[in-house]
Amino acid sequence: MSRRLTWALVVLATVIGTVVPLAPTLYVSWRLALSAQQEQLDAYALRVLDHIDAVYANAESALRTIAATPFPPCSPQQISAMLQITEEALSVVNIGYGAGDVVECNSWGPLTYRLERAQTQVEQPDGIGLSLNWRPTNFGTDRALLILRLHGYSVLVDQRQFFNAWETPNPYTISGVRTRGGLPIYASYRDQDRPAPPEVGDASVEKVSRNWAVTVRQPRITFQDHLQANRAVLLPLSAAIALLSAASGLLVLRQQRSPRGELARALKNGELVAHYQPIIELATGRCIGAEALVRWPRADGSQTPPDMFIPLAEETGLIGRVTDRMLAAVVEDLGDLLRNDPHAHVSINLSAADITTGRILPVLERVLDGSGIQPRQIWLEATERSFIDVDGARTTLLELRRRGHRTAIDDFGTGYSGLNYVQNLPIDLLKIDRSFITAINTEAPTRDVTPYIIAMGHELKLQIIAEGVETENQAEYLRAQGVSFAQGWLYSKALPAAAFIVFWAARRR
Ligand SMILES: Nc1nc2c(ncn2[C@@H]2O[C@H](COP(=O)(O)O[C@H]3[C@@H](O)[C@H](n4cnc5c(=O)[nH]c(N)nc54)O[C@@H]3COP(=O)(O)O)[C@@H](O)[C@H]2O)c(=O)[nH]1
Repeated sequence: MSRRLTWALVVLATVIGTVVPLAPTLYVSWRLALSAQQEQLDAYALRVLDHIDAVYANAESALRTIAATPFPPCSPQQISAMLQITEEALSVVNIGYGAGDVVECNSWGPLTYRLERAQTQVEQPDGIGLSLNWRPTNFGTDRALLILRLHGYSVLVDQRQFFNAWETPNPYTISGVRTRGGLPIYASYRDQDRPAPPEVGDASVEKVSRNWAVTVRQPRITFQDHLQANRAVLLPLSAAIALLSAASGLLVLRQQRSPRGELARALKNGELVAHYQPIIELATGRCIGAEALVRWPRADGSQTPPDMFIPLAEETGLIGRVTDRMLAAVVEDLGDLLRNDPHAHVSINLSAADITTGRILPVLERVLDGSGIQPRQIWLEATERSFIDVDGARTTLLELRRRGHRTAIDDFGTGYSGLNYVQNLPIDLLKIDRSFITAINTEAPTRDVTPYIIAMGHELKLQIIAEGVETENQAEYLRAQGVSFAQGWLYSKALPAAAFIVFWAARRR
């Protein structure tokens, strides 16, 4: 992978790794902020309504008090009581009296000019009549007054009190105060005091009490506002997540580029292929089958030798997947050949884990089931290391034999197996390691071991395969010693499937 591509992947992983966890978190926290805003607005509307009710209750109490006094209307005692109540009741700006259409006196004394009484707009069930937004023509003010009326008495309330913002700075707006019947009141007649109705996108709440309804509003928190408000937390958080994503991206890349990562990827992508080394019957020279040997061709045309990656696969637990891949390759590559010739076979190398755990048994069953290939056509080779756990190995070997597979000890002579050891295992074939074949007819110190190993195989009634046969001389020797089969460069190197099929056709005649 090129450096540029590597870095592009790291950047992509960083962006995705940052955005994916951050975006939903931000969205959820924004939704939470919106519901918190709605709750605060709700609480604020209730406080405003409480305040309005208190202002009104104060005026109502003043009205009922003056209406209940025993003095004759507009008498000096009555006017004095009106003044006293006006001064004591916080909401009340004046109290008047008029039995007919005009006001006869108020808290300041008898009226010397003609003042018409305001029309009652709301008759309440409790007997109190209301006039809203009254603007006295001769008061020289733009204020709007609320008048509460009972038995000729009128209590005047400055409507601004309904809108008093007693908490400053106040982030909310009172966008309407109405009677329960829906008639609006104004803070004053100044334009800027006109209540602003809620706009599209505003958060707003309406609360209703016995006499009044109030609406409060506030521009709804936008996603952008939310980001802006939380940037002190968000920036370091995003940086931390981005760093973490970048680090994990690099880690993943490094793991993928590790030898184990590369092998795992090759297995996943089906890059490992099988080549087939012919196995020859020494007596006739006919090809009786092949050993499947794994090959890992690389993109640059080179091959990674099995000696390099098989030990790695064994150490890292990938060897089972290599075995499975080989088995699948045999069925794909040589399925027709095996179905057409029931005497042909292919040998597969098993790992120690395949044998001792018995893992290979269900795999073989699954792969061969319905394939038309007989179990006796699949030979299984395992090195002496696989038989260290004798009991586990014996159980697996017995089951393989029961199904009809043939089993071989591979690289025989290089391990520690003695005669006793081998004779106690249900094995069919013994495969002599190449080093003992190379020693034939040479001065090598191991040259004397070769006839001993062959004799041992005969003694155990095992068929013998010689591997690494490179010369006619070696073949002649092995034939004379009664060795059944041979494989080696004398006959052929391991071949791709198509080439092996050609070799097979020529060597079966
Ligand atoms: N568990 C698995 N092990 C496997 C698998 N495929 C291979 N292997 C093991 O890897 C080791 C190296 O294998 P390879 O490089 O394929 O070498 C094999 C032959 O090519 C080589 N050979 C065969 N004839 C000759 C010869 O005449 N001269 C010569 N110099 N080399 C020759 O020997 C190897 C065969 O080994 P063996 O299995 O012992 O018969 C090797 O240990 C393989 O076992 C796999 O799929 N699974």
